Amino acid sequence: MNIRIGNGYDIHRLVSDRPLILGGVHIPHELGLLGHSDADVLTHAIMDAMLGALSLGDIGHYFPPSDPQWKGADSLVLLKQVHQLILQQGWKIGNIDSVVVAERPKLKPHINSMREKLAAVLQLEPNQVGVKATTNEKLGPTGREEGICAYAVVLLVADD
Ligand SMILES: Nc1ccn([C@@H]2O[C@H](COP(=O)(O)O)[C@@H](O)[C@H]2O)c(=O)n1
Ligand SMILES: C[C@@]1(CO)OP(=O)(O)OP(=O)(O)OC[C@H]1O
Repeated sequence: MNIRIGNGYDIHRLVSDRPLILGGVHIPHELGLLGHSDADVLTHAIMDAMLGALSLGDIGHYFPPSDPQWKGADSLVLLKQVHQLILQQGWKIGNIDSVVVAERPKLKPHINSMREKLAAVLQLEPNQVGVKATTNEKLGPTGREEGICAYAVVLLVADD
């Protein structure tokens, strides 16, 4: 069996008048993430990890922020496309692990919904999709609630 590993990171600014979408789940909060797409940092980090595992570049290469086609894009739709790319190359996902860094809101009540949504798009079992949350102990841009960031690691597997 062949294995490849990739990691991804993304950060978006918190602003008013935007929805907060993480892992495809709309989370009630007075602030949301700013971006050309729906600014779903968690899904973006996971896509970059999937692409990185196969040295296929990053999401900006496939979905340029300058392209009006991706304005307001649902990141789960983009995730499905990145997954197709991985499958076409003969790989499948072994497991994903990720962490969202957010001072607020409390994400714990939403973690399982995120895992289930991501798993459904990626044709995985929820136990193959780890999503964790941490504050940044009020330190730095995430700690000051200027933004939310996410980190992801993806293991890809393929038969010989
Ligand atoms: N936005 C967040 C941040 C954290 N959690 C949960 O709280 C636990 C403690 O967080 P610390 O940053 O103080 O270590 C963490 O392990 C998460 O379970 C959360 O739900 N939402
Ligand atoms: C998916 C894209 C599409 O514009 O989303 P953005 O909201 O621009 O977010 P960013 O993580 O800055 O860059 C990735 C883009 O490709």
